[in-house]
Amino acid sequence: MEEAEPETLEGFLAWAAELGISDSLHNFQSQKPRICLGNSLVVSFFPDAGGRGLGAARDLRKGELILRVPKSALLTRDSLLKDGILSSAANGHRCLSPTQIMTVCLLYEMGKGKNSFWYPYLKHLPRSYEILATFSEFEKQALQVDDAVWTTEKAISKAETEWKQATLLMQELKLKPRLLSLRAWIWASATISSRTLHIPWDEVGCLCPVGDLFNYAAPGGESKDIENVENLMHSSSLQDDSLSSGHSTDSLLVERYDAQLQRLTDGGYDDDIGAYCFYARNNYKKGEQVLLSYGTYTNLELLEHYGFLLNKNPNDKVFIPLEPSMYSCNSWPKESMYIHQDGQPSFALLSALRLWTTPQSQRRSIGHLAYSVEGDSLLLFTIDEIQNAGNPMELRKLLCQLESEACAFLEANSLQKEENGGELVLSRKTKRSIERWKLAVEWRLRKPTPKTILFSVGYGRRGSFQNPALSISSRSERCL
Ligand SMILES: C[S@@+](CC[C@H](N)C(=O)[O-])C[C@H]1O[C@@H](n2cnc3c(N)ncnc32)[C@H](O)[C@@H]1O
Repeated sequence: MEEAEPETLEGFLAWAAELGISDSLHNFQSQKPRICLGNSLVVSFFPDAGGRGLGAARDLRKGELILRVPKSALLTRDSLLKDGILSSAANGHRCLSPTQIMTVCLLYEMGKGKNSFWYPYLKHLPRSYEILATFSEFEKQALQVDDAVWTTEKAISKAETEWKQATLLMQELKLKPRLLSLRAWIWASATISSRTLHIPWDEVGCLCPVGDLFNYAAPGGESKDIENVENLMHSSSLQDDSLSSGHSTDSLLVERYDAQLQRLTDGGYDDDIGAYCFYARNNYKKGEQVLLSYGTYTNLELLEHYGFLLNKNPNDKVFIPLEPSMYSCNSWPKESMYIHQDGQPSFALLSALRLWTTPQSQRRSIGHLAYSVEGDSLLLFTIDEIQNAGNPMELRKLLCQLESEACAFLEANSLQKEENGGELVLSRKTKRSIERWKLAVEWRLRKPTPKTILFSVGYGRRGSFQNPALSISSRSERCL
């Protein structure tokens, strides 16, 4: 039988099968399958939720093991540093962080082209990302909110600083000019930021062929999961005779409970199996997209690290600037004062506001954040139309309709020159910029509005009291 080219999806999946990556339930198969998927999962395209992703090849049950990726198939710092030239060069640059070293390793491996062992995997990585570090000045300003603009500035300057620090090492490794560029650096760090999975032995994580094709769904149904486990415990103790006799009952139940809880997490590296294991977090019907929770993120964090956001993100929150005296006169940490996705203030914010603001100063301190939702919706609608514009005339008409923000966009992309006359055709670069501008407008449109705070403060709404400590997200919890 002819071998599929590594450039094709089939070639990639065949290469993955050779490495022992499998979605089959059976550990031992008489023959290695031709491709690694087809039993539980298939690669499909989901235009509204992440593009390329993994769909259910059959009905899947919650908690079922659906994919195994052996340790030897994981791209880690260790595996890449097996290259002697790379490791001895890296040894001379111990001041670089583990993530910087991994970024250099990835670029070095890319430089090997077809000679890289990982070529079939590298070939199928996205060519570009839309994370905050790739935002232009205009796209950054389109976020409008100080906190978001500042986060973007920080992401951009971090990328630049880290790139400069690593340049000497990359020069020593004689990377080709295109791999030495800041653009290549941002591509490699975005690959690491958006695709690495947590492993216990390296803080940078690992790149996981096939396992990194799962798109994201926010965590949120955990309490239900716990409920399910409790139901399972309850029903087991009633039905399973082996559990109802003698002193071992409790420990057996606890073991079962732990195992079931473990499975309800999406996946993780399993030392006993020596593989990264992925489990279905829900029941899925054949054809449905199978999703993974990478961790708890606000929309701004998703944009920063993954380059996308969710229409409905139960973990979204927004930080608003408060009077400095408000921070100093109460003991709440700054990060506990925010607005939830549903528009409700956190407990800390509500308390601080109740204590330290009068109605007048409330309006002064947060009024400027009340953006026109209607205006932004219209802008978003027009950006969509611009993206779908069939011809230059239509495009010109649409652009002319837009107001000051669009003028700034035209200026930032040097499009205003075309205003009188010449063909108006959007370059690939401009199209990407429009995509990011849209993300920025979507972000500010979907963030919780501060109007609810005024309402809550004014009327002392019940039900706003929530435990802020529980909802502060932590980067260290990140899975993907
Ligand atoms: C680990 S990869 C998932 C596979 C990816 N779609 C691919 O084709 O390689 C993570 C990236 O997928 C995209 N993504 C994942 N979940 C998404 C979602 N719910 N909505 C939009 N994009 C998503 C983002 O670009 C993100 O950086």
